[in-house]
Amino acid sequence: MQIIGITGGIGSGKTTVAKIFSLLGIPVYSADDAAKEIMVNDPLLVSQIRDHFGDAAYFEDGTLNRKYISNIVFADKEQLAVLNSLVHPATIRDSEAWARRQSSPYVLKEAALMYETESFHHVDKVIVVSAPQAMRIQRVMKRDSVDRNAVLARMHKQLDEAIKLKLADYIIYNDEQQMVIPQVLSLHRKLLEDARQAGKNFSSDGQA
Ligand SMILES: CC(C)(COP(=O)(O)OP(=O)(O)OC[C@H]1O[C@@H](n2cnc3c(N)ncnc32)[C@H](O)[C@@H]1O)[C@@H](O)C(=O)NCCC(=O)NCCS
Ligand SMILES: Nc1ncnc2c1ncn2[C@@H]1O[C@H](COP(=O)(O)OP(=O)(O)OP(=O)(O)O)[C@@H](O)[C@H]1O
Repeated sequence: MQIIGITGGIGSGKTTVAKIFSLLGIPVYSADDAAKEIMVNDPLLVSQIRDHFGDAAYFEDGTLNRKYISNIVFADKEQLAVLNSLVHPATIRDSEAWARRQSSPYVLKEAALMYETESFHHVDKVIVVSAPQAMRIQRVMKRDSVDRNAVLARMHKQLDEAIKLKLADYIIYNDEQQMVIPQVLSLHRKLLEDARQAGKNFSSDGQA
């Protein structure tokens, strides 16, 4: 089975695009959602986060105090590196276990930080969702009811879109000029065909 990564800068629309693949029957793993779940449910990770960021990192009911953590990590790159070094390896392990449980010609792994972390070594190909920066800022301000500076703080912790586009195997333009659904359908057909070919090669020579 092929594991296809899908990434893009904050507000590019990767979750929206991943949902279209999901409607086509493709299993989608969200690294962001999984990270949030593991940060609450994995006892080792919870104690590491408490040890480093203090008990205020969690509310009394055990849920994550995201505002508290995001105020720390998006203002200080060393603190963000610590958080990432705790959360990302656990998320990669979880996604690999998830992929082994799926039976589909290919699956999607959605991650905001595919190229910034080890994630991209664990997928076969990467789709980058692209949108102009000003549009991405407006979308996130509206979606999360936050100000421009809060969006910029996250954006500046991510790789430039231009670099992601150079590294991409496939690009989907979600710039409200080009239609997204036809781009997804055409890529879906190609990925199914690639998976079919990979399956044929596997059965004829016994190697993946
Ligand atoms: C820091 C946290 C608590 C902030 O939560 P908050 O609700 O304010 O933001 P949310 O999670 O919705 O993230 C919004 C967007 O910020 C960006 N972002 C999130 N985490 C990071 C990060 N570690 N580095 C850079 N950008 C990030 C992404 O584009 C993301 O989609 C949360 O993002 C978190 O737990 N991050 C660590 C897990 C992680 O790295 N997730 C990203 C991909 S696996
Ligand atoms: N083509 C589009 N037209 C209008 N709105 C869009 C379009 N694509 C995405 N959006 C909206 O923009 C916002 C950001 O999209 P989405 O959440 O999919 O981005 P994302 O890349 O997953 O962001 P993040 O990195 O913050 O998780 C959402 O509110 C979504 O509904």
